Amino acid sequence: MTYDTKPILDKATNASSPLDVRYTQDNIFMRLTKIIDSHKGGDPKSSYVAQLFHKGADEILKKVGEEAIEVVMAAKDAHLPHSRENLIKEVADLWFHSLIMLSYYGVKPNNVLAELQRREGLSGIEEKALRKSVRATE
Ligand SMILES: N=c1c2ncn([C@@H]3O[C@H](COP(=O)(O)OP(=O)(O)OP(=O)(O)O)[C@@H](O)[C@H]3O)c2ncn1[C@@H]1O[C@H](COP(=O)(O)O)[C@@H](O)[C@H]1O
Repeated sequence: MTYDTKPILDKATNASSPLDVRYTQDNIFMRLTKIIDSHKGGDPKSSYVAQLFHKGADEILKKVGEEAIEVVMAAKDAHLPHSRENLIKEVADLWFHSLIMLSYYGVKPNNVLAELQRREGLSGIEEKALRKSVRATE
């Protein structure tokens, strides 16, 4: 992964980070998304991406589901010798197919990265408690 994940505000200095991932247009997710977008209407015989878009949403979603299961299976074996490489490859497959799904629905990967960045520093326990208190006041 080549993009930077520094927080929007550096907590120690309170200064904005110039490497904010939302403004980094050349990360691998964005580059791959550009390729995916340019292949979606292409020839299914010569492009895997075009093939999936040609088959439609159900096939794209099916692939994401299959890849997620393959990640779980690879993770279960990741403690075995030489199996970490397989886990890395399966996660790459899942991320790649997730990018295809996001492209299908018109969502940019940077929107997802920005959401993760927005959550940075907010404990999951704290966030859940906040959700409950908002629900109680509704
Ligand atoms: N990163 C990938 C990538 N990762 C995985 N795959 C393909 O995803 C497919 C499905 O993976 P599986 O593990 O499920 O393999 P499989 O069992 O053979 O698949 P199925 O027969 O079940 O469909 C395989 O054909 C892989 O080659 C990818 N195909 C393309 N890319 C990137 O997408 C770009 C555009 O690809 P094309 O549109 O094919 O030119 C390429 O330049 C690459 O950068």
